[in-house]
Amino acid sequence: MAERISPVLINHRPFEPNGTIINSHHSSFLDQNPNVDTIVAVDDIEIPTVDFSVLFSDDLEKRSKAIENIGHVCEDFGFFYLVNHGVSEKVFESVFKGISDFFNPTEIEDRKQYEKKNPTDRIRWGLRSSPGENREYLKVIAHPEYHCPTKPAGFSEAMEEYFKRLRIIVDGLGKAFSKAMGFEECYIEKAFKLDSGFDMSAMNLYPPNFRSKGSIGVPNHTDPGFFVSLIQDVNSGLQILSHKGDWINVNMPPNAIFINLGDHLEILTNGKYKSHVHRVVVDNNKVKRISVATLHGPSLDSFVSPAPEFVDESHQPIYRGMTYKQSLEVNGGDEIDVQSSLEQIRIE
Ligand SMILES: O=C(O)CCC(=O)C(=O)O
Ligand SMILES: [Fe+2]
Repeated sequence: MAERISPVLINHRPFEPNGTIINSHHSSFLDQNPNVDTIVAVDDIEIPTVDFSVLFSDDLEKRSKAIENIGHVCEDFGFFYLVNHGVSEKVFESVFKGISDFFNPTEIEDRKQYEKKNPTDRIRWGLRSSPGENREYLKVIAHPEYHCPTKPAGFSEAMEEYFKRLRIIVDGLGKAFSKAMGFEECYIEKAFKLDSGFDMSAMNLYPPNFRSKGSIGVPNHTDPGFFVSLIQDVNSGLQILSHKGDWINVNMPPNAIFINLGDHLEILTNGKYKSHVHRVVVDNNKVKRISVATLHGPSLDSFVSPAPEFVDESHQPIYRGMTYKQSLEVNGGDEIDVQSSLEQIRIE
């Protein structure tokens, strides 16, 4: 196979923010869990890195190489680390501080006001401590209208700033992916009505404030939408299943954003750009980790089906069409507690 060398693909060794190489074969799990195959992941498969700024470089040759490469990355991997994305270190710091303050262990009673009340909730809090899931989370709708708890001080402002920056990335990746597919740059923007794209953000704390029950933070799943952007304060526990069936540890470079393509890009492209299964394992309560997973969706009223450009005699549609809102509800989920319905939408 020809080797692709490009300005947007930078290989790197996995490392923690302090720069040390880590081995996350979860030896403590190995000691304590006889069923090791279910949680062990590898570090030696490189996750590609994409430089956002090169996608919009004034140097046309560099730009078109970068576009071509992001197309390969989407097809061959379906996930990547995004760097030079324009979100400053200061924004990252305020986000993690705000979330850490929100999850103050002594104020759990206060957060219960955000427990599920009805399907149209725009803010929802939950605490899961069971063999199948161990995390505390706060979910908010971030776009087209922004919602967030007003306390603690500074939290809502920090998140609003971060989500504003993410919209620039949604717009930019929409354009870059469209061009990589060989279409006009507003192809995805139009297909998903991205101006009113529906963004739901899950802020997660692992393990929850009392001890976790077992090693599953979040069980295997894919996420609905165009793509998910994810940031974390420490490398520990997020794993993604590759095309080839390997579980890979997501060990991000500092201040990178992990991008994972969503179910609705898979539906639109009739399976060409795939959404990938991922999960979180918790290492026996040893590491406290905060993550922010933002699901960038089409607008709720967008009707998403395999586009004619991806369907022909030998590529019959493999998914049924429906609105984004309908697809979020297929599995009994609602607009804020979104669940993948890819398996139900798939045509047998
Ligand atoms: O916390 C993480 O790393 C991932 C969370 C996740 O996959 C989700 O909220 O959909
Ligand atoms: Fe997820």
